Amino acid sequence: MPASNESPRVGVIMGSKSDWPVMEHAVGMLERLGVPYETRVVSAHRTPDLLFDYAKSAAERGLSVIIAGAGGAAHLPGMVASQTALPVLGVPVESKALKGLDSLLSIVQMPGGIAVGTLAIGKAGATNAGLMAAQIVGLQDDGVRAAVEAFRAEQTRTVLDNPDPRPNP
Ligand SMILES: Nc1c(C(=O)O)ncn1[C@@H]1O[C@H](COP(=O)(O)O)[C@@H](O)[C@H]1O
Repeated sequence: MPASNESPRVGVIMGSKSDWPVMEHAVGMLERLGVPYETRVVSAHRTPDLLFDYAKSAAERGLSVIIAGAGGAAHLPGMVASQTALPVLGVPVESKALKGLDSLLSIVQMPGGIAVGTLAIGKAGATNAGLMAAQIVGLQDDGVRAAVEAFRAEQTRTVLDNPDPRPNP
């Protein structure tokens, strides 16, 4: 469920329900930073008409950013980017056969002229996609920008307060 009743600013889509354990980390970050979002399974391969409708209507529905996660032949982020001028952040989901290298290369190697911002494979990439989407929304939303700054400051404090790397010093 979205973080609030406000209309969604970020669309979090993924090629399959099976991507959720990774993509929930993007959603977790958006919730933490108070960014309204929506989630949906959309597949370039399995639901091409839905993909076109979703991407073409995204801006007029009020979205500012789309996060698209997919694994294997991960065409979803690039195809979404081809149908909207909104920024698209691609998250390579780890695949069983090739451990996400296939997903990464499918997403990152876009032809010049259609941009996808590609994040790291898996959980860290999904987390950072949520963070980067919040940073983009924060360009026009002071509350979200303040939440991003507070998150970053807390992260720095946590590291500085725990300088000893040993598990049980
Ligand atoms: N890469 C894509 C696309 C797409 O790019 O449109 N649609 C589904 N998939 C991916 O197929 C993988 C296996 O999906 P299933 O687990 O449903 O078989 C998922 O990681 C999904 O993102």
